[in-house]
Amino acid sequence: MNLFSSPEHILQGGYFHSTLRKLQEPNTSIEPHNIMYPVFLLENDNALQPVSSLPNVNRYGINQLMLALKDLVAKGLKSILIFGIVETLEKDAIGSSADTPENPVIKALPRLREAFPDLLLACDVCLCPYTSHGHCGLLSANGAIDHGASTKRIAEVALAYAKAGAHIVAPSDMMDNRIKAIKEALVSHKLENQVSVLSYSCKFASSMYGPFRDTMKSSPMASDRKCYQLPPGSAGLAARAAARDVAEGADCLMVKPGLPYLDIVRRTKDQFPNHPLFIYQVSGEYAMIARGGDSAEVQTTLMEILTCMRRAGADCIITYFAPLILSIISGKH
Ligand SMILES: NCc1[nH]cc(CCC(=O)O)c1CC(=O)O
Ligand SMILES: [Zn+2]
Ligand SMILES: [Zn+2]
Repeated sequence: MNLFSSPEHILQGGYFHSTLRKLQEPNTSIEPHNIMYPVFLLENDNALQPVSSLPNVNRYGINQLMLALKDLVAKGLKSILIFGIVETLEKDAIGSSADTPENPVIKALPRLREAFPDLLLACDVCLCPYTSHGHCGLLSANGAIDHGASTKRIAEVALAYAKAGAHIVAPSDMMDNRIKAIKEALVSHKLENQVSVLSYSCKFASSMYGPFRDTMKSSPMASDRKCYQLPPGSAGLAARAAARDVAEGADCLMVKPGLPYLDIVRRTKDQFPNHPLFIYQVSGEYAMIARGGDSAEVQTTLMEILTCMRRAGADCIITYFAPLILSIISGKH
């Protein structure tokens, strides 16, 4: 008996044809609704600044962003994640400029809602772009993070974005119990059925955020974020953080960064199969892949990575590659 010709051991017969192969890859397709595009919004309406550490990524004033989005929405873009950057508004200890009427995100939301009625608008909610000390929360007198005060402040900022027209508020600060505080703020203003909460539930203290912090000018002035972002080796804390955020009412969960954390994606999806799961392909990951330009090899590598993220359990991928992905997949549908 020759093992190599034994019928029950023939595997390749099931996928010799490309259509057969598709059937072997369930729930891994990359369609426009599986992609969310992060955008950097400046105060100056007409500004357009390339980000040197992130090829093909720009920081936009709202007028320039509207032009860029017009093109992308025509190509199928379904959702964006907005990050505000202040240059003339002052940074202070409590991040006051996060929710003043002059904040670029607050000013832009009504215009975006009107110009792109079908585009899903998510806002990153954090204090680090707006605090003088650069931390994601508020500091107490001894310099430690004050979670209670931070959570209260984060909920105020989330509510301001919700009132201005955000469909999704996405707190990335990692302060304890912020999801509950945000949900309560939405309920008390009767916005709970018009605004969804996407928690950066499993966010790790990664060294792959460097280009983003340069872009946002949001690095901490002293110390680091290891006391509130998760230790990269800890699957246990990630599971507890996701469970806590689900209990507090999070509508969607997130794992961040992406590629090195696919085990966390799979565990989180298995733990909460009924919550949409986002994965953030962060700036450092983008920079590593994008170095090859947009050659055919970069494109196939990128699509492979996205497929693997979907296989691991991600429903939506937040990625600076969104424009390239849309042009790759629009040729295929
Ligand atoms: N508020 C924190 C925040 N919001 C988005 C990113 C990273 C995104 C990226 O690297 O692309 C970070 C990480 C950090 O600075 O600690
Ligand atoms: Zn932050
Ligand atoms: Zn953030």
